[in-house]
Amino acid sequence: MNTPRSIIDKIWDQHVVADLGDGRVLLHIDRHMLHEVTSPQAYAGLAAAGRRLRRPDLTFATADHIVSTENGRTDDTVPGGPEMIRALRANAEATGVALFDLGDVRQGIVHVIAPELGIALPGATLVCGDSHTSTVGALGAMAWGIGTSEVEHVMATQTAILRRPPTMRITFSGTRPAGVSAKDMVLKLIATIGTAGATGYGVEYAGPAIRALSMEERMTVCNMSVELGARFGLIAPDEVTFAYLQGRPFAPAGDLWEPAVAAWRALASDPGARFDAEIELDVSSLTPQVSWGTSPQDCIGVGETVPDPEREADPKRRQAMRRALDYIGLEPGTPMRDLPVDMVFIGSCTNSRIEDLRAAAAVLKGRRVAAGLRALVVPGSGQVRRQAEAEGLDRVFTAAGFEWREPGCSMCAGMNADRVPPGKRCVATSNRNFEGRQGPGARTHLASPATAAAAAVAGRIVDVRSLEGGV
Ligand SMILES: CC(C)[C@H](C(=O)O)[C@@H](O)C(=O)O
Ligand code: SF4
Repeated sequence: MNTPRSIIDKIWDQHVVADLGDGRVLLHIDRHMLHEVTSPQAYAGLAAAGRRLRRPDLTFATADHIVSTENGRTDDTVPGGPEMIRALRANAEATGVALFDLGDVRQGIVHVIAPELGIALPGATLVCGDSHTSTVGALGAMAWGIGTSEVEHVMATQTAILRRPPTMRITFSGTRPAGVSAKDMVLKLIATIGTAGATGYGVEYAGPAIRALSMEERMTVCNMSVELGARFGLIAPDEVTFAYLQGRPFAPAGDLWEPAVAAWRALASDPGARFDAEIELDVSSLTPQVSWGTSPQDCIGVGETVPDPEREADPKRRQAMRRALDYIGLEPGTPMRDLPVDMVFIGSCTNSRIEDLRAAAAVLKGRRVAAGLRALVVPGSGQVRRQAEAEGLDRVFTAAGFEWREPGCSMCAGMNADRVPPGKRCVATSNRNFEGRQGPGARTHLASPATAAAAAVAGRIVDVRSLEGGV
């Protein structure tokens, strides 16, 4: 009898091109995504070495990070922005790479469009010069972020050099309570095991609470794998995955569909498959989460109070907590609930898909954003935007006082004109709350779309489940 294998073992074994003999292997890369920030240098390196892009048919590009999200936008954004956008355009054109450019409904955040277009597939290896590439692991792909020199390597060879990562299975057990989202699940996980909790591991998310998630919700979980230090995080494909993929532009079609599904079904970890580490988290009593500090692990239930560094035993952690509280402008013991906020940002590769927008709109329907608060909603792609408009969600947002914007990374990383001013407090649905992440001096509180929408209405952090009139 064959040794039981995990989904990670299976995908790995199917992609090894050569054993480099020093613990590293050459892996075939099935899909390569490019964006405007990390591709220009790689293209320049490729040209300088006199090499050509080996597989334009497996390479796809979009502009997302520095693009303006203004309605009626042009290439003009921040200084340096237009040059990067034009470089991407020229490079894609010269190498025959499909580009989803500004003005194309398929443009959007790279990790949102890869699944949406059916570019990311179960069992595939997918890389991008971007840390949140792990997002598309939700489809059962092995997907990870690479550096610019690796981007050049993949361009030239369609392979990547990798050491086989140890594997970890993270099992979410129990049933998620109503009003608690996938974002709350992953924030709780990071708060529990820490940002180094899965360092270097290839992670499989499993268990009934994962199986119960929609495709979009699975992407939210896998997106934050990198905030656990993981190399990648994936979820075995199932009927939810297949239903999501069927009919997508780049997904297998016609006679290829059934054999593809049969191959994808076989990817699931065999019973008894061995993982190097196992973690279990019960979600039965999970509450909406919100971050209080400057690391994604600094998360607590919305009904809890800011922790006290002086009660922390580890001196390094104590110091980090003190610094975080100083930056974020909070005192130990302060309840998170009722903390006044200046801005709300709904968007990013973590939470800008159609279901995220639906969840936020459900809270906002018939309500208004608090006076003086600025609120942005930025769909992850042109297709998400179009779908939301077809459902009338844009009107719910604008009637509530939200700005309805064009797709891009927007206020997630302060790399374009959308920024949180110094000292201002923002509830954001993104994935990082580092110092200066949303702009110099910006104070970020990570949360789910529903929690962010509730904060916009209340002008303060609230438990969305306690909003007057219900959701
Ligand atoms: C610009 C890019 C390299 C960066 C990343 O890799 O993560 C960005 O997407 C981010 O989220 O900080
Ligand atoms: S939305 Fe944010 S986290 Fe995602 S790719 Fe863009 S900048 Fe990075």
